[in-house]
Amino acid sequence: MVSTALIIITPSHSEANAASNKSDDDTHVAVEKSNGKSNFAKNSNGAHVAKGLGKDQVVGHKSLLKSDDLYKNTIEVEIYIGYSLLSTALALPDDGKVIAMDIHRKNFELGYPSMEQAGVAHKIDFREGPGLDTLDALLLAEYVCNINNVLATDLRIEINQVSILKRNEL
Ligand SMILES: C[S@@+](CC[C@H](N)C(=O)[O-])C[C@H]1O[C@@H](n2cnc3c(N)ncnc32)[C@H](O)[C@@H]1O
Repeated sequence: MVSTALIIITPSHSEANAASNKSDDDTHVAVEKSNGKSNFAKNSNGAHVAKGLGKDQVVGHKSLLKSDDLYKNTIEVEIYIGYSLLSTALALPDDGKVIAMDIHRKNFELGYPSMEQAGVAHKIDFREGPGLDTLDALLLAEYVCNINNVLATDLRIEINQVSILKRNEL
């Protein structure tokens, strides 16, 4: 199932912008027309972004993504109300997915209305249960833990995520 891993490192926003080599056009926000109430909009890559944020805030860790296609599938363990889950889901393209794992569904459900309001609920595939068991079921536990053991000692890394590709996407 796993073919490769891409680790998202989040430096300061200015460094992120420099690394991304993106122009203002890349972060242009097109206002979503759905209900007129959403606080979110889509940028030129189809990713949801909060309205009213400056360029640096809009790009966030997505600025390091060289290809949206490489980051369509991600996993996150320990969701709680989903602060970082929402951030990831917003950054993914519209057909992207986050497999979100938490031992307590009720925690995830506390934040779920925010995912719906942000228009990203369709990107989230929630799995209830102990993270390691869920990762094992996906044949990922050893793989993810080995990477995280290395990343946990790197002070430059604020968030690390493992992006996964399905076999049929190789
Ligand atoms: C500190 S919170 C996570 C915060 C979250 N990353 C955020 O950005 O808001 C910890 C969460 O981990 C969950 N948790 C604890 N042990 C777990 C396990 N073994 N597998 C999966 N989830 C677990 C708890 O239910 C709780 O919701």
